[in-house]
Amino acid sequence: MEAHGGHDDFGGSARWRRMALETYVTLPLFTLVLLGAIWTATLHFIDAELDAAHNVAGDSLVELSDTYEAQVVRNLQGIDQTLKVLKYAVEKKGAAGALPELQQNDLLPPGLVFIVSIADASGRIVASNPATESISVANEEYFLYHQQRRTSSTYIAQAMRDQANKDWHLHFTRRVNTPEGEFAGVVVVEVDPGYFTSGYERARLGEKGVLGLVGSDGVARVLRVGELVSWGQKIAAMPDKGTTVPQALPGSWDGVRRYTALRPLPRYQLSVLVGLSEDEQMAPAFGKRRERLLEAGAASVAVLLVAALAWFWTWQGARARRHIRRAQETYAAASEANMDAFFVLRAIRGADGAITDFKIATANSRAEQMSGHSKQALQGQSLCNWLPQVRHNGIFKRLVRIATEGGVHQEEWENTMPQLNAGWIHAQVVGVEGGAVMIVRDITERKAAEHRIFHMALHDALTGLPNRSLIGDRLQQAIAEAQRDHNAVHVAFIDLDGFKLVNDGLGHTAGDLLLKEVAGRMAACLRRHDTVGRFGGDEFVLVLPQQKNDMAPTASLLERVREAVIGPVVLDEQEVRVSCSIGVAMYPRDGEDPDTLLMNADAAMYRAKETGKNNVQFYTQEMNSSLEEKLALLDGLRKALDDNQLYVEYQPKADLSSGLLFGVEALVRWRHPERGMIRPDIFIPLAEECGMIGAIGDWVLQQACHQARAWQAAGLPPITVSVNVSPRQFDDLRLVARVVEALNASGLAAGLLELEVTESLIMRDVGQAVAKMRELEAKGVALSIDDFGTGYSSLSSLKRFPISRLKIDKSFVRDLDTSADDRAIARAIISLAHELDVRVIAEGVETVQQRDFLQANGCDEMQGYLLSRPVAPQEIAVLLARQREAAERGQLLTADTQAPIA
Ligand SMILES: Nc1nc2c(ncn2[C@@H]2O[C@@H]3COP(=O)(O)O[C@H]4[C@@H](O)[C@H](n5cnc6c(=O)[nH]c(N)nc65)O[C@@H]4COP(=O)(O)O[C@H]3[C@H]2O)c(=O)[nH]1
Repeated sequence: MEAHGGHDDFGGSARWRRMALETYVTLPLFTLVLLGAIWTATLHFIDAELDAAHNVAGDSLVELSDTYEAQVVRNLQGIDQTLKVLKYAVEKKGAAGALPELQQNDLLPPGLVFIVSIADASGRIVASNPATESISVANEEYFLYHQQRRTSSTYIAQAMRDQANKDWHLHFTRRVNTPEGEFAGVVVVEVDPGYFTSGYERARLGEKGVLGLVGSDGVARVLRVGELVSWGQKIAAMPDKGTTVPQALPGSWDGVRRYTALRPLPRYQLSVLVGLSEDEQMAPAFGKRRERLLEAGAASVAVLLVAALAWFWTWQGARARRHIRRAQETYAAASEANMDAFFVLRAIRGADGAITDFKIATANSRAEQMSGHSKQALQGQSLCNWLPQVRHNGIFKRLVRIATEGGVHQEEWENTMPQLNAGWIHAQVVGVEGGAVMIVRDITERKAAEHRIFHMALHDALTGLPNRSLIGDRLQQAIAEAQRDHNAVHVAFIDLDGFKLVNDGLGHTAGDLLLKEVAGRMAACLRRHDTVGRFGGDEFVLVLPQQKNDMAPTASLLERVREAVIGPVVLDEQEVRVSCSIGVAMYPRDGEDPDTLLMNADAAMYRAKETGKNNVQFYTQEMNSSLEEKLALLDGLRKALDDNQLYVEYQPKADLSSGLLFGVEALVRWRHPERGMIRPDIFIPLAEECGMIGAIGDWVLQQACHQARAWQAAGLPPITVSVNVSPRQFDDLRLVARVVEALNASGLAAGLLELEVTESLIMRDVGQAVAKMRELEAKGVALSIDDFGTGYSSLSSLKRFPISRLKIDKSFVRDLDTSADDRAIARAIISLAHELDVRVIAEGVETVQQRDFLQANGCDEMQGYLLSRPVAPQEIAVLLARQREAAERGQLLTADTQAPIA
């Protein structure tokens, strides 16, 4: 178990390892790593490029700031210089003389750009260049600044305009003092704010770059963005004044993010502002970044696509491999558990590529059992070394063909290779790459079962002899051979005589034993090429192929058969004898096909029966005509009742001790309009066969009852009348009712009616027979057993029958004079009857000797030609009348004296 568990763990980890190695698992991981690398590199490059762009922007900013600062400082210095000169001149020459003096000395800046003006202490502009309207600037911010402060520095006011100059200007002002140092006014240089941004280089600053001056109060003195020059804005978030490190200003006045440098110019309370739009500066970098992102994106998509395709492909492959592996595992497990032996064979090829042998690659447990070798021993084993027979019995050839051409081949064979432990083998060979798989099943049991079933289908279960179907085949075969070789086939149809008596009397088990014994005896008489089969019931058929159509050998063979059958058989400690009636038909004389031959042999057998049984008859055409005759008789019998062709004769029965007639037996007669008299033992079995016996029997019963009553009515002494009851009549459920009806209809006393049933009839089913007989007994009707001694009644069953009489069969009476056996039987029956306390009557008594013997041995009654043949009722009346008269005379009319009447 542990080893098993360990194997499982091993199997589990191996599975995981295998999983990990599967491309469809590693491929996504690899793809992720690749994507990570692509994006890390891309972002890194973007970062570096953005950094570089930042730096370039920073450098540009510094450079621009430097340039602009120098330019502004230069401009401011110029303006400051002008202010200083102006201030000096005003303080020296006074406000009115200063400008002309300076103009004269060309010390004034160009009037197109700069407006120079001088305000006196009251704030009135007293001189200006170019000359302007004299206005008061007393309330202007710069004027108030200088008026209130004794500073000599230059003040730069915010951009403004006044009445004199309608355009916006930046005002640069200085205080003018009196010689005593009191406030004497202000000198002003006005300049267009745009003057300070004229150095705006579009190429370097772009459309959104900014250049400007910002006062220490945070208010822009001038700003230029592209073409737009403006001023007065409050710069919300001032950058760190001490640094020129470029940074994008968040939320500058116009919302544009810029790298901004603010350089303070302490002397002028101004800062130089230079700004580079982040968008513009970074545009190439951003563009590059977009490009790089697009490239990385495209590369990622490409990688993903390729990876997805590759993954799908490998996944499909893995799935297929997994399926194959599972199938292999399942196959291995199934083959292991299978009842079939598996051999996976790898082809071994010679130099020319032809298969020279097979090597066993795998085998399962069943293969171990079947071969007696372990799997390890089998594996690697050469097939032809192990089973050299395969080279000669065709198996190797077939294996090579299947291994080469593929496909599946199945076959079954009776195994002759001792290396394989199986009687019969079913092999399925499947061609596979590089060899073949051989699945071997031991079908010995199935074959045996098939054989049994096959045998059962064609043989009789009881005797083991061929059955009807196989007899037909054998006969057909024999006919075909005889036809080919111009030979003959004789078919003998055998029916046992008296078998029914044994079967009915001693029971079916005894009957079966008898059949087996007889079958064995018949078979023992036959030659090797003859066939004996059981045709059904007690019928057997012999198929006897003959060299020529000579009856003699067949006749002597059948004679041996007849004699073998007739030998005594001991059943249930009782010795019984049966004979057989044999009919023979010959091919080609009597028929050319099995059916005709069998039918004709059957007809011949019937003839054997008719001619006293226990003999052999060869078929003649006349036999079939008797069959036709039988059919014609049957037809006539149907009309016989209606056309009054039937009548009843009565045979007297006499008491042996008194010689007095005490009863009669009613015997039916048929006078056929064309054929004349027909014997009852011919037409009664026919009536039995076709079911007419019911109507005929009923009619006889009614006739007999009426007749008996008629004799009585005629004043004759009452006698019993006995009526024969055949098996079919006895089985009729309404038998008792019919008897009662007949009695009632005739008015005959039940005690005067006797029914004769045969021994074999009541022995068929003793229980049922006893019940029926008791019913009849209850109605007062007497019963006697007819033909006693021909059956095999046991004493115990006889005791149960409510009978009043046993009738010794005439076959025992006939030979009483000559046969000691029959005498012994007659004696035995008489003593048996007396033991049972019933009367015994002998029938068929024809001679005085017979009568004397019977009388001497205690037989009670007799019937037979010695007394009288069956006669018309009138003759019985005469007899009875005679007997009555004799009695009246005090004489005894004995059997001797009254016979022969008929
Ligand atoms: N050799 C010889 N024969 C003698 C002598 N005495 C009488 N017989 C014959 O023996 C037969 C006795 O009748 P069974 O054994 O019942 O045998 C009867 C009986 O089995 C049957 N049978 C006749 N009539 C009827 C009937 O009405 N109903 C039924 N079910 N069967 C009947 O037909 C059988 C033959 O009847 P039968 O030909 O009338 O033949 C009668 C009778 O004529 C004799 O001394 N010597």
